[in-house]
Amino acid sequence: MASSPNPTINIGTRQSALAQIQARAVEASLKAAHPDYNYKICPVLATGDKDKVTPLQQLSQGENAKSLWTGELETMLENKELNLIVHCLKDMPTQLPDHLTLGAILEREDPRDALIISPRLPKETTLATLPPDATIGTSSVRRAAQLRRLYPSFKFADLRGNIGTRLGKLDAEDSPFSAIILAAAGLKRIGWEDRISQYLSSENGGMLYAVGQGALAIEIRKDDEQMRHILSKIQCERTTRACSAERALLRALEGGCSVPIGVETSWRGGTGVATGVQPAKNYDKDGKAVEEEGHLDEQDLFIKTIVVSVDGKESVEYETSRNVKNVEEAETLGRDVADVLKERGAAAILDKISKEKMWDAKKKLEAASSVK
Ligand SMILES: NCc1[nH]cc(CCC(=O)O)c1CC(=O)O
Repeated sequence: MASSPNPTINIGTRQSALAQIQARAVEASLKAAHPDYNYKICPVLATGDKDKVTPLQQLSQGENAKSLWTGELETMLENKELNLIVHCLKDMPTQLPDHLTLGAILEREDPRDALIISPRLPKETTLATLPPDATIGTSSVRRAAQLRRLYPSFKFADLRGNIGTRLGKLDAEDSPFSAIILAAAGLKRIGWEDRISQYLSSENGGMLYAVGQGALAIEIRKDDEQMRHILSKIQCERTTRACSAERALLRALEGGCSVPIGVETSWRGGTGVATGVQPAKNYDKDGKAVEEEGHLDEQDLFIKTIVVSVDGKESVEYETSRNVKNVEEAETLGRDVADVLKERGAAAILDKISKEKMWDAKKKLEAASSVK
């Protein structure tokens, strides 16, 4: 690639509107950092996007569990048809295929979950003011479990599809949903931030977000030193360390995306909370948020965590902070947090979930063989 005058970097992405917006944002940062290359965005249809009927939890069981959203793209990356893939970090398994790796994690958008209210209810409605028997649309075990814990009377119904589809189902006249939960990051990137009625966080009840939520990640071939070097200019050190801690925690708890674990990470030094991971907590005279400067190595990484049983009846919480100077230290923090959580009861909660999953899989097998 280096020898040709205008080499082209092929950027792989899923086909959804949001995925393509994200790919274009990465292309723009790369263009700014490396104007001498040509860039081409290559949208690819993923298995998970083709099948919109099977409940996610079932789709994500078994052998192909981890390649549902990324399988086709990863094959193309391995075949060198692509130079990199843009992903939502949240969608990436903690174990990647042998020859592939994360080449960069980019600056995090707002990582919080957001409450979107049905147009039949007042826009100012919050979790606390929803009718007690409200039906919430979400296919996320993590979101449902945390909400069941906080609001045991809510009902939950599966809601799949890309952001536009989900909002369409919420807004439909015969919609069963009073509200849905979406990641604020996706809504902001696609320009529908105005639909957000409430941001959910540890500050209003204790809804924590998914590991890696709000951050974009770039997957490359492990041996592609040149791409690693190119990406080093657009990565975000703060986000990389925070998300490395989160992912090490998830890996240690041995979870896929279906484990009800929530996290909240932030950097704190001298005077306040730094951005890049969480919205700034410092404001100037005009009420504008100010980023705290200061050297990253002198700040502490704060991490709040919760593991919840699927029915929301049992939960374990833990928070701590530590000075984290690099990715290795971040991963150690994540693993240490996992140990504490396990000791305090998360192991029992997770055991029960995996036993139930095995039971479900067994029943499905039996049902399938009795049909034949
Ligand atoms: N599971 C789908 C998914 N993967 C990443 C995001 C949001 C954007 C992000 O986290 O960067 C979403 C949608 C959602 O959870 O509302």
